[in-house]
Amino acid sequence: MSQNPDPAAVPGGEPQNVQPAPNGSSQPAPALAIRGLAKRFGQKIAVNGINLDVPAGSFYGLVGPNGAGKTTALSMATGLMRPDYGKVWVHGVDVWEKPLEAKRLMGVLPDGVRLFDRLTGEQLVTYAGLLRGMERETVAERTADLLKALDLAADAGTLVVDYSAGMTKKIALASALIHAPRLLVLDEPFEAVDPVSAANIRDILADYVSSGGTVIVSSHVMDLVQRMCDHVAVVAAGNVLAAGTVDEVRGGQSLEDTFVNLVGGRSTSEGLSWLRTS
Ligand SMILES: Nc1ncnc2c1ncn2[C@@H]1O[C@H](COP(=O)(O)OP(=O)(O)OP(=O)(O)O)[C@@H](O)[C@H]1O
Repeated sequence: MSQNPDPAAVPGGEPQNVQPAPNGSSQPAPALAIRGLAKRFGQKIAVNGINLDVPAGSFYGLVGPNGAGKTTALSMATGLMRPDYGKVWVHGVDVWEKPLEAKRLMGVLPDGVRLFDRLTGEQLVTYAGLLRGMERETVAERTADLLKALDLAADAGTLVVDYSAGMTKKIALASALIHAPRLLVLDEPFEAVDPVSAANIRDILADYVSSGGTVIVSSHVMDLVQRMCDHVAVVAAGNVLAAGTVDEVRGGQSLEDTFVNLVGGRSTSEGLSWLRTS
């Protein structure tokens, strides 16, 4: 899966539309810069040579239909899956050439990755902090703060395997935050999370961005992205269809309408007449 395929064998070949790498100009490096990132699984092109700049200090939404390539792109951008082609920099650090340095700058909430779920919630977050080389005392303080902020203090001693889906999401988020990274990459952070916890998480993320951090969230909830994010990229079939500030991308319409216009694919339920009960 991680091998470079023969370019000639890749439908579409090596990405042609690769933008220049972010240079060492007076502009601050983007929090995340992606150039020509591509991945295929067999004949399926999951990510088709995408370019993207996520400005430092932005709250960036990544939206797209099911199977658009969001998780694959974010996995490659965060060093979890090796790209077939392309480069990624986090605050100017090449993720695949200097993975340790790049990963120090990032907190990642991956989608569907298994946690060490035979640990309690408190042990898991503590483990994440110690793995980052943090002082035990700082880890203990921050773990307590995070468990409280995410409404998990009462379940600190419960094994993660016994957590609900939403609780598991929150404990994984706490593990991503413990080392106070400069860039947070969150794949579907609100999935299965109750509305009060979601509001708490939104507040934590808004505070984090206003203090200079950068957040990238993938989400299917357009309304949430429109309210919460200042930038957005719309991805479909492995391509970036639009990217920029939320106002630029939606151009006076709701983000949902823009999304449907860009992505298309609305289908009628006519073929399901057998489902009607009367
Ligand atoms: N490990 C894999 N092996 C084979 N195909 C894969 C693999 N991972 C992803 N794909 C395929 O790549 C495409 C992109 O998948 P991906 O999970 O990145 O989409 P997504 O935008 O995150 O979707 P969703 O919104 O449903 O989570 C899909 O067609 C998917 O079937």
